[in-house]
Order: sequence, then C-alpha cells, then structure tokens
Amino acid sequence: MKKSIMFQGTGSGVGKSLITAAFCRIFKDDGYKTVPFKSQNMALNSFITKEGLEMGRAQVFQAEAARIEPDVRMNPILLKPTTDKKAQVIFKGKVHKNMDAQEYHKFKPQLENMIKEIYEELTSEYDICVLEGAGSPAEINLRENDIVNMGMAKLSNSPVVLIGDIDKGGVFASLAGTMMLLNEEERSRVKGVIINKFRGDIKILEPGLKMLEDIIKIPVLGVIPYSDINIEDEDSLSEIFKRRSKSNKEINIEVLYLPHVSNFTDFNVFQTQEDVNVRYVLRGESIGNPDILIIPGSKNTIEDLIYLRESGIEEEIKALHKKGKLIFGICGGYQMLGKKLYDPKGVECGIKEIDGIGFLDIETVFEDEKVTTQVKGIIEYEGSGYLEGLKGCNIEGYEIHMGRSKLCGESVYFDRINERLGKITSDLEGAVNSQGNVVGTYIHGIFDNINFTRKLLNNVRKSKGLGEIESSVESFSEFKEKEYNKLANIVKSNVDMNKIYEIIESGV
Ligand SMILES: NC(=O)CC[C@H](N)C(=O)O
Repeated sequence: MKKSIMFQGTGSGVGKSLITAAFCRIFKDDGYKTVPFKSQNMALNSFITKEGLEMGRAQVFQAEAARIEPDVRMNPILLKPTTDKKAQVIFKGKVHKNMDAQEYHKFKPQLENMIKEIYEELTSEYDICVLEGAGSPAEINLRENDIVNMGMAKLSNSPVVLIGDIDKGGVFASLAGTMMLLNEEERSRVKGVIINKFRGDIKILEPGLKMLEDIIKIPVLGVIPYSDINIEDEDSLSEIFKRRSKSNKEINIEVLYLPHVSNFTDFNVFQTQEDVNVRYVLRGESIGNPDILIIPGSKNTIEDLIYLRESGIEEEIKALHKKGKLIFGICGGYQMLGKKLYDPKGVECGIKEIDGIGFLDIETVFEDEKVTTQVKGIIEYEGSGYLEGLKGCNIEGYEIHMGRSKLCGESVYFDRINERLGKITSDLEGAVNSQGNVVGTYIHGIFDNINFTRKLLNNVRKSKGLGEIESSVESFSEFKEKEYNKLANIVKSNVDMNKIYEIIESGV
C-alpha cells in the first residue's frame, strides 16, 4: 500500500511549502522514494519541465529536496492570475483557457477524476507522497467541491498534519478554530499539529501546548524555530520584499516589482554572491541609484508597462539610462524595453498596440499559442563594458511567453539557443542596444548560471573601479543543496519523527 501524509495550514504563509520540502528531504534521506504533490497552485512563479510543461515552482523545489526531477504530475493544476478577475488555467502543464472565479468553480467537479488518476499514477512510482494543501481547510464557503485541502486528503486517503504560524500571533486560536470549523470526518483526519516560526523561550510556550492538546485532543508534534533559510519559497520571499536594511554591499541591484510580476524567483541566485544587494522597488517607491536595474517577467506586460508609465517610473528608468547604468529585461521586461508591442488577439488585456520604453530595437506581437520550453544556449554578443568577455558563456534556463519578439534596427542579438526541449537548434535570441548597456532576453533563470553572472557582476565592479572577485559557490544547485539540508535538520530535530512515521504507517 502506498503511504502519504498531507500538510495543511491555518492560513496562507504559515510555511506549508517549506515544511513539505523539509519532509521530502528527510524521508528521502531515511531511504524512502518520496514525491511532493499539490493538486492546485495559484501563482505567477512557474517552471517549465524537460517535456516543456508548466508547473508551480513550489513543487519544483520540493522535488529538488526529494532529489528527483520535477514532473508536471506533482502539480496538475496551475492558476495564473492575468487580471484582477481572470486567471489563465493550466492543466497538466498546458494552457486550457482564461476563466473567471465563477466559471472555474463550476468546472471544478470535473477535475476530481483527473486529479485522482494523476495522483494514483504518480504515487504508484514512490514509497511516500508528501501532499501540500492551499490556504486554510477552514474556508467553509469553499468546502463543497474542494480539491486542494480536505477534498484532496479524502481523494488520496491521507492523514493530515495542521501547521500554525506563531510569528503572526494567535496561533492557539487559529489551530483550535480551524479544528472547530472542520466537520467530524475532516477532523478525524488531522493527526497532529506543528507550530512554525517560533522565536522565544520554549519553556514559556510549553504550558500553552499542553492546554491546546487538551482542547483539540490531538498532539503537538513539534515547534519549529524561526529560521533564515534561503529557499525560494514564495511566502518567505514576500518578507524579503519588505526588508529595508541599509545595504553596505558593493553592487546594488534593483528589481521593479510589477503588479503582475512573474518568476521573481529569477533573482534568488544573487543571494549567493556576497557583494550583491537586491532591492525590490515596490508600488509607490522610486528607483534609487542601482548599478543594475532589472525589469522582470510579467503576466501582463502591457498593463504593467502602463503602470510604469503612469507611476512616473518610466521617466526614472530613462534618467538611469542617461547615466549609462546597466538595464536588464527578462521576458515581459524585455518586451517592455522594445519599441512596439502589438496584441491583435487581445491575449494580454485588450489594448491592441502600445509603444514600449524604446531602448531596444525590437517589436513584440502576442500570439495565442504559449511558448514553454527549457533552453540551452551560448552568449553571442561581443563587446566591451558591462558585457565584456561574456561571449561564449554557456547558459541554461526556460522560456514562458505568449509574445514573439523581432529585432529591427541597430540592436543586436544577445545569445544563441542551441537546444530547445532536448532538440538541437540554432536560433538567435535576445537583444543588446548599440551602447551595450541595455540587454533583454526571454530566458528565465539566466542568472542561475553562476559563471555568466559572476562575469557580468565583475564587469560592473570594474566600471566602479573595484577589483574582480570569485563566486563562493560553484553552482546555484550546490548552494540550494546545503539549504535543503539545513532546513531538513531544523525540522527533524524539532519534530517528533517517530510520531510522524507512526501517522504515515497507520494512515487515517
Ligand atoms: N513570463 C513572462 O514574462 C511573459 C511575458 C508576456 N506576458 C508574454 O506572455 O509574452
């Protein structure tokens, strides 16, 4: 019989994804073939598998923690909000269509069978499946037709562990309240609770734990201390956005936090470089004096371009460009840096034509077929200044876009893709302006290529009169490996693992 355990939370942001990842690593290292699963994600951070299928990034890092290749079956439904009312619905890695909330809600019952089939197929290949819920299981208006919390626990017949966040405050009330709002059958699935993000004296907390156990009649399986783990979890990233420490690093990178920003995980890798500080420029804030400005991907390039224009940020970008600073656009950001954007079929937001910022001689047309592919390539651009010596650097990453961009004018290509979805090609891609200080590319994850990134950063250092330095890590994966181990150790040493295995063994 296959085994499973599901982690649900008292709300979003309590740390479900990280705890799920931690258990993936722990079980794997204890000798079990382990697989993560979350039926449905709502996120703009996605990943493209080897097969060219799109899935949420949380199950990607959980798969890495379980030391397996990401597989779209680990996250069969992905909802990517395009506007405030609609989301692009992705099934098994491919775009189904754009739907509003009501339409999707009506459609949900039909999804149950698909999820069950996929779940069974996937888990038949593993010893333990670690499932993650979404938000809270106590959203009583959504109980009917639920496919991601208790509905999923039932479908997979999994025991549940409920996670509460003590850092937010009100952890006892949210755990007890969640239990109270569950029905009898759901409540009987919950075998224990975990208190996450604890800072303080455990001795003071202990009497409360005993009282809570008496009230909810299930054990507290562990109290996990607050920790600074650098894993690309969306929740902890949202804390990074707010962090406003004064930087004493030598290179300052600013990333525009667009209203529909997608794949902001592209910039996590900069944490591995000791001389770099990344600041996200939030709504209402101004661009400071960065050495590199990055315009990231966007689910809705045209609307986000209008946002930059109306908020006055576009003028600030132009002023920075006049100072000769390096400006980098990824995917939607790349499209914005061009001269023109056309959307004849209304793929983005209904506006058919708009001028771009205009630093790159490219034009973009949105099509209704989405490009989703992993890529391997090489830098083609040869020049001095910021991009000196990059020619010949190998790069790997992935593309997710509806738009197609064409070079027209003085700009030149940035790179050459020589492998797409495992097939050999030779396509020129990306663009660089004639001064060599504005770059755009469709490749997400380009900075994960440490050799490329370190060379670029060293060029920026040179432009500031600083000497070159070496990267303290050889690859981003080496860095992530260490973080997964740290995370697993923290969880393992603060949770009753015997009880966890007992729960898995006895099931529901
Ligand atoms: N990932 C992205 O940045 C996508 C850009 C744009 N919305 C497109 O689909 O082409």
